[in-house]
Amino acid sequence: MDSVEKGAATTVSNPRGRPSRGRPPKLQRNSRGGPGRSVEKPPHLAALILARGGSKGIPLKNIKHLAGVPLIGWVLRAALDSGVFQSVWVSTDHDEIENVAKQFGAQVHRRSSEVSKDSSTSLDAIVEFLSYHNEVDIVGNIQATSPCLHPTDLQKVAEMIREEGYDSVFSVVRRHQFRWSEIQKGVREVTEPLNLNPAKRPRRQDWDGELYENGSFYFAKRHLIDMGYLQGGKMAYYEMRAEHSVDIDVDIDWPIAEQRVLR
Ligand SMILES: CC(=O)N[C@H]1[C@H]([C@H](O)[C@H](O)CO)O[C@](O)(C(=O)O)C[C@@H]1O
Repeated sequence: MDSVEKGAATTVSNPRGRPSRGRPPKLQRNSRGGPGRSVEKPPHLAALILARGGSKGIPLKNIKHLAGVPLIGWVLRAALDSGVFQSVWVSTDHDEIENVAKQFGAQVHRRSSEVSKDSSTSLDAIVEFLSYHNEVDIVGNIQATSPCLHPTDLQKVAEMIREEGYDSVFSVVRRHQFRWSEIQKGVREVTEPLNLNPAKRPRRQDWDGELYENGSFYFAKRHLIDMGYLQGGKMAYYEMRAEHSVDIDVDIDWPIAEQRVLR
């Protein structure tokens, strides 16, 4: 059940339409050529994995071996195997991560210390990357912490952006979890159900559940990123299977991720 669902939103104007200088991707479909017709270059879609050296929690997490492969290697393989990217990049401030990225066939953007702080956001690092790479029209920010990503997921997302006209697409997972309001420490407060009626608790099969970002990827066109958004414009989500939605955050996630990638 590899379901893909999309939610459309408002369209953002002013796409840039800048010329692209990249190599054509292996799997891209060319625009229709023919006598008297000029063949337009497809927009340049770049995969970008952000992997700074000073990751919190697990030291040098991005190149720690997961089932025998450095963590960034799993998503780099998926990105390269998908064949939909004109370029595949790792943005890093660390020599060892740079070496591993190159061994896996990625290009490396040496990011500045300005966007490599604990307080730096993904958007900061993506904006910096784009400022050095005028040729890139669309960024697919793939997070190394979700190593179960499949090339087919990336192919479907590339199609949504290139052929269905979405400005941004991000990955989600469906969960059936009942949520309750938090009671602050020291505050006498009664909790409230946030997404259920306790008098009529739905069974899983009678409830569609809710969509959560699973942190696997965020694709966005340059004009959106220029405006400070990774999600916006004509926007859609891409639903991933629960078993592929691993998000390594803390140490205890590591063995779970290891089992999942080997399945
Ligand atoms: C694109 C983006 O914002 N990525 C951010 C992710 C996602 O918010 C999370 O993976 C969603 O599940 O969270 C972090 O890893 C985190 O909080 O440590 C920071 C990172 O910059």
